[in-house]
Amino acid sequence: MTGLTVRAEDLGVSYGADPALSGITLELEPNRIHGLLGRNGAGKTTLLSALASLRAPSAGRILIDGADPFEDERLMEQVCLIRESGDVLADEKLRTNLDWCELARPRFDREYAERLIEQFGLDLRKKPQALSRGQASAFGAIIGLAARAPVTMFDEVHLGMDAQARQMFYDELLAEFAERPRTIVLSSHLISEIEHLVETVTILHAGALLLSEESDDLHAQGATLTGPAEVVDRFTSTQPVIGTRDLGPTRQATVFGSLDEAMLTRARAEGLQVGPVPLQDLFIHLSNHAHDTAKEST
Ligand SMILES: Nc1ncnc2c1ncn2[C@@H]1O[C@H](COP(=O)(O)OP(=O)(O)OP(=O)(O)O)[C@@H](O)[C@H]1O
Repeated sequence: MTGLTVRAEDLGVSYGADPALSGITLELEPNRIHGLLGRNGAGKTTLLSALASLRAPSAGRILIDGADPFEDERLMEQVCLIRESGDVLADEKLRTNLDWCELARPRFDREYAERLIEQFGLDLRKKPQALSRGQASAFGAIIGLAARAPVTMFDEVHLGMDAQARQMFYDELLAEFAERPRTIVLSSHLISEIEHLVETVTILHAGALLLSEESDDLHAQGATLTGPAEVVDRFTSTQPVIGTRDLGPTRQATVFGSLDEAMLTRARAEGLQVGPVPLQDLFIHLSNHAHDTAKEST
């Protein structure tokens, strides 16, 4: 199985007269795990719904594997979007939901779904409406994994799941992806948890595309420096620091912008540890910057 390329060209989506997305042009390459980030209301769910053909564009177009899914029904079944609300039959038992998935989703692996249901401690005899919030999310995640759609998108699928359940989901996602690569999009506010999973990062801000880049390129846009607080402060006094964390007398500062090799060598010589930039710090910095820029221009 292989994933499909997902492309948006100058995409706009409106709710009535209110635009929720505009001018979105981006390409998500096949067989990769893509992260989709954005503040509340940035347009993530709207974008994913449009990519899954659940909401029609008001401008521009979407191409899945080079074709417009709104004109090619065959493509719709290649795309699976799992939303927080869960696209399940709420008043039918999980077992019946699996029957329905087998009919509706051409690559659905029931055996695999049942194994995951056991692993997550769910009861096949229960109905989704009788599950706790975290259990319902886990059931949605299981459907998304077992659907094995060439384009699989998870929108905040972790909501309500406890730490162990989230870890199980991440581990299973990686194992599945390694065995059956496909195009995966993960939208989440738990940035530090998905950081190591995603190969590209797309950030939406106020309905527009802020960036869509390789994770490695983003990480290269800065560094963390860790050591005694006074040494870190002295070293970073002339640098753009976008985040700090303290643990007792130890401070970690995240510096944005290019720290050249000579600076990094000097930092190490002063006893500082040099590490990669946390995606969360970059996200907060870039979103705040976009917010300030938009405010200045009004
Ligand atoms: N059904 C709807 N009717 C009208 N406006 C909507 C509807 N759904 C979303 N919107 C608006 O569209 C914009 C984008 O919402 P969307 O749900 O896509 O954001 P999001 O990035 O997924 O947010 P969150 O992280 O809070 O889930 C928001 O301004 C929101 O108010």
